[in-house]
Order: sequence, then C-alpha cells, then structure tokens
Amino acid sequence: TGSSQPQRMLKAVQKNATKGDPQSVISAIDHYCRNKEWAMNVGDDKGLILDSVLTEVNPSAALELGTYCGYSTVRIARLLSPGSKLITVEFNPAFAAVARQIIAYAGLQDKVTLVEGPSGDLIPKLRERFGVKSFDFVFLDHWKDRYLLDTKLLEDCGLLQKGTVLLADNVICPGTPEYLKYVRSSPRYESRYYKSNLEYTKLEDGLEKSVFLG
Ligand SMILES: O=C(c1ccccc1)c1ccc(O)c(O)c1[N+](=O)[O-]
Ligand SMILES: [Mg+2]
Repeated sequence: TGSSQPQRMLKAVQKNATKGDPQSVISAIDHYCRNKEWAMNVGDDKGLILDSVLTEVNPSAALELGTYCGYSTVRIARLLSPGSKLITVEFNPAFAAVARQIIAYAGLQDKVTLVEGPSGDLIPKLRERFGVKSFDFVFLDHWKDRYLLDTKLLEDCGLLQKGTVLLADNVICPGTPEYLKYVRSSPRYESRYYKSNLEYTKLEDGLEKSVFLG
C-alpha cells in the first residue's frame, strides 16, 4: 500500500526543513499543503493569530486538543519560555506517530508531551499523570463536536484558572456552533472572534479567544 498524507507531510519536512529549526518545519509544511496537498493544519494565516495570542499569554502550562501532524504543536512549543510545557492530545495513533517525528525534527520534544487517546478519557487523568495543577492556555483543534464537552470537562476537573485563555480553531469552517454559543453567552467567559481564513484557502474561518473568568 502507498504512503498516507501524514507520511508524505513528514517526508516533505525531512526533505525541505532544517533539523532543530522550528520555523523551517512550519514553512515546509505550509509550502507542501498550499502547493501539493491541502491538510487540516491551522496554517500560516491563522497561525499568525495563534502566535500573537501565545506571545501575549506566555503560558507555563499549555494544552492542545488535536495534534494531527504536530504543525500547531511546533508553532506553540517554539514560543514557550524555558521550563514551560505543552501537553498535546491525539486520538489517532497514525497521526500521533507522525507528529512525534515532526516535533522531534523541530527539536521541541523536551517541551512537548504527546498523549494518545480520546480527550474525554484523558482530560480527567492529566492532573494525576502529569502533575498539572491547571492550564493557562488551551488550543482546541480536535473534533468540532467535542469542543463544548471538553471545555465543560476542563471546568469540572478544575483545570482552568481565572485568566486561562481558550483559543478555538475552525469556529466558522467547519464550525462549532454550540461551543460558540456557550462561550459567547456564559458569564464565566470573555470571548472575541479573530476573523481569518480556512487554512490554505480563501474561505472564511476564524479563531475564538475566550478568557475564563473563574
Ligand atoms: O473537520 C475537519 C475536516 C472535515 C472534512 C474534511 C477535512 C477536514 C477539519 C477542517 C479544518 C480544520 O482546521 C480542522 O481542524 C478539522 N478537523 O478535522 O479537526
Ligand atoms: Mg483546525
């Protein structure tokens, strides 16, 4: 059987990026996905918004739901201060296997813990397994019908603190209507929309930034 798209993405990184240089890994993936095969990375346009929110928050404990091939994992980890950590959760083992290699190629494996399994099962175990008290940044980019469930789960597990920033991808395309309604109407969140475009396309998409008020 032939290679998978994630495997071809990994090949493009190994061919075109420089080992230990996260920016070259990001650029290699963007170039491949824009010119060869579209893939569901957050991409370069929304990636700049992700970068700016990250720089503002400067998290010491970050969580990513939905690793895929590790593109946003690399974007986040490259901006973390020394000693800060990112936990990223991926359900699909084939995606996780490629992501581990891409994260390692970027030289960021010491800042990232990739956990394989369903987010709904793993979130309640993060404290006991990784000694996380709470997160100051969460990037939601997994199955769109899990955003609201997992946000409520994070609340119930006490993994959000006053000021925690939730940043959600794809709130327009493919869309996360229930999640948007929740964070925009709940008195426990201060929410705002960053308009952009679906990765590598001209279609509208955007990121929703929601600050947990405690
Ligand atoms: O759901 C899709 C999707 C749906 C149909 C076909 C391809 C992808 C998608 C599209 C853009 C994204 O940024 C993204 O994170 C996802 N996702 O699966 O999590
Ligand atoms: Mg996405």
